[in-house]
Amino acid sequence: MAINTQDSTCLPLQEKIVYHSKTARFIELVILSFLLSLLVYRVISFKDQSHYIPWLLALLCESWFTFIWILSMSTKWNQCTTKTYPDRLMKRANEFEFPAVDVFVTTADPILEPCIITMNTVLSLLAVDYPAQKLALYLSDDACSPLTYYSLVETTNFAKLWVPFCKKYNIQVRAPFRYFTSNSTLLDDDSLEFQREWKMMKNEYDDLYKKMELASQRPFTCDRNSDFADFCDVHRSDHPAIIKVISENKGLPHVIYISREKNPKHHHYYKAGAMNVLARVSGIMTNAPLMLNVDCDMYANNPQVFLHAMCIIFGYKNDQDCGFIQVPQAFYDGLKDDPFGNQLANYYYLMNGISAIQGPLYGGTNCFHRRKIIYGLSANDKIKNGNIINEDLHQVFGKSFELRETVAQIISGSNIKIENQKTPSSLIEEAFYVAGCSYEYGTLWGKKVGWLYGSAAEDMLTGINIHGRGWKSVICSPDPPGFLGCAPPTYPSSLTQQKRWAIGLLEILFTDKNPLLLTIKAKLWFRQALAYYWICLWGVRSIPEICYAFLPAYCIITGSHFLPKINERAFFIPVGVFMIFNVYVFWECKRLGVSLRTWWNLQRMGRVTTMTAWLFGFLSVMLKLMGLSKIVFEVTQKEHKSNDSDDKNDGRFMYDKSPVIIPGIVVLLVNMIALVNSVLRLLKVNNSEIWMEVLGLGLGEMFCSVWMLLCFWEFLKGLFRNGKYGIPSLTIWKSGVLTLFFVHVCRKSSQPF
Ligand SMILES: O=c1ccn([C@@H]2O[C@H](COP(=O)(O)OP(=O)(O)O[C@H]3O[C@H](CO)[C@@H](O)[C@H](O)[C@H]3O)[C@@H](O)[C@H]2O)c(=O)[nH]1
Ligand SMILES: [Mn+2]
Repeated sequence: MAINTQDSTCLPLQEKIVYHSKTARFIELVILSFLLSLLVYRVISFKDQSHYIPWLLALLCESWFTFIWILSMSTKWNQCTTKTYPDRLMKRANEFEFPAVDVFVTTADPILEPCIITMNTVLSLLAVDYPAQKLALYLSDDACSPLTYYSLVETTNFAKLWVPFCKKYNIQVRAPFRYFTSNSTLLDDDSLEFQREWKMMKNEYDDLYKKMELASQRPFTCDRNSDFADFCDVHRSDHPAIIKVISENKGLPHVIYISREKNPKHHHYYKAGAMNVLARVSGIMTNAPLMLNVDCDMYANNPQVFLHAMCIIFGYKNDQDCGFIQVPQAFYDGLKDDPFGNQLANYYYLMNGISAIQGPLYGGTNCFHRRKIIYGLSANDKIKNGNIINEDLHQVFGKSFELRETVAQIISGSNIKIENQKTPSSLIEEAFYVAGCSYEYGTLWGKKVGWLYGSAAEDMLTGINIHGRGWKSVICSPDPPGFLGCAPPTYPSSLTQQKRWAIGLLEILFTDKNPLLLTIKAKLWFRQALAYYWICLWGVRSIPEICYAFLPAYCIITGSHFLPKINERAFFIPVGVFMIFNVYVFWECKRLGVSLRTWWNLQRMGRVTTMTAWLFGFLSVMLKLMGLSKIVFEVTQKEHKSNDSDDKNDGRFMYDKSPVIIPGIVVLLVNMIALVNSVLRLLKVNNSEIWMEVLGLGLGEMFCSVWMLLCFWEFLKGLFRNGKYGIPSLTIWKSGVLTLFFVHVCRKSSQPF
């Protein structure tokens, strides 16, 4: 895919900018030296302790924190961004030289993922600035919902008006629900023609919206003579494949609906399974060399995002340098100050850091993949058409002859021209075949090719495998952001998401795609492996964190210590780590332009999430490894806010019956009991000198308990609230029992034997 863009006289299409902040590096090193001195201090003062247990535990936890800190430092050491220049591309390249792109949208549940959101994503993608004949949009519906199919048909009809309108007036936001917001009005200096068309589009969109609303409210009635006959008597987890070409060659990209075959006897591998069906069906129908995949809520926010990606595709001489192009995840209408800490702002520097190593991690959405890489090619594979033996492909890609033909074209790089291809609808028979649930048996789908199975974070697993095969990846962050999605709108949905991530990431360490293995045996870069460890260890981090959260309470109750006393010189070490670390994180937030409140929420939710969702993630993986339970992919809820709803309770914590928050409540209660304990003890002392002494000795521990109290403040409020904003009483009871048990154990262990 090289057009004449490498000419040295030309300005580049893309620039990779690697930089670093001296201040950040300096502070990180200071924190590291504090952490190391803390460890040294622990070791040398070990023998002076009267209570070994807390000291040893603290040493272990802090060693772990230091290890994680080193991983994070290594990851952030250099920062990288990519600047792209679509204007230069447009001047130099002819539209017909652009590669074709197959666009995949996945949806799995019309309730958790309201159709109107998915359809806006579809509309934004159909309307991007890219030659329509080079695009095909595939919507995978794992719910097999007639509502989704109906919505897609209606949406495609609406797109015939919407897309020309967007292109004619160069509309910037092409997802109508974001374009027609309550504060978008016409301006006086808009031309009359525009005003007329704008009003017409708004009416048409309102109609579309109402149609979907109505359809979602009435039950589906089966009419065997209609277009919906395929949806009669189907169950979402047991039905034949349904594939419908909704539009082809109509000046729009092709629009194709797919609901892959499901059968309770066959594992369907959730999203990864859906992606593999998409890869195969699109391979048969359009076989574009590039594929973009987005979650159903990630609409294209920047109409030029494809052109930005093409700047990178054309801008690199070697495909090896851009195996895939990841556009960062960003969110629209996020709750103010990110109360649940799920808008990912805090990963900015990590992500840009990884981008400066082997390239950004594949995040599951907003990613342009090369089909040949998804088909398993390594960075240095050179394959000519003649070398490909159809029999070998059989073992890898399965029985479909047509599919193997298209695969051969892709891996030999001979399919750039798609002009003389057949229409998608003429290939539908074969598409049904490859969308069947037994197609993958005896093939390497999910093992070596396609999206890999074995982790609830199929994205990370697939991405690390690509890096392991020697490809680099590139970050593409256009302004305005390329895609915007919906961050989990409520606390329970955020917990679900965090738990699944912790599970999926940890699962990777128990596969043959473990970062260390891939560095030794394959071509994963060492520092990239460290970055993967930083993220894959999320679940494991819950264990030291929760131990550390119990330590202050344990010490106060048992009258022991895990921190240096205030009159010791070493006292300044933990104080130093604590202060500098928090100032550092705050400074990072400042540089990103987020509020003080957001900083607090992120830091607090960091503790809360680790000790709740990630802990459960960790336990789930342990149970799975012991063969005691299975992992399911729980879809996170997406919310469509209508323009006039302005819920004042947004951002308040809601609770459901899930036990995930129990460890958090226990941490809270235990630390509260400890604080009450120490206050009572102080009250009993009436000599002020001894008072100061007692206070001084346990000050560090008391401060830690107060800090935990502040971090879990929302739970404290939840204990006293009713309804959906209150923690269910059963959860409270269970936590109470565990708390008493803990306090009892503390008391026992402090009594002399
Ligand atoms: O059986 C399934 C389950 C999910 N999905 C789709 O997968 C996407 C992601 O699901 P979502 O619940 O939104 O997960 P998030 O936690 O928001 O997603 C992040 O994390 C996932 C891995 O855990 C990645 O797959 C996603 O791309 C990434 O955005 C959605 O489009 C779903 O419709 C399916 O198609 N089939
Ligand atoms: Mn999502």
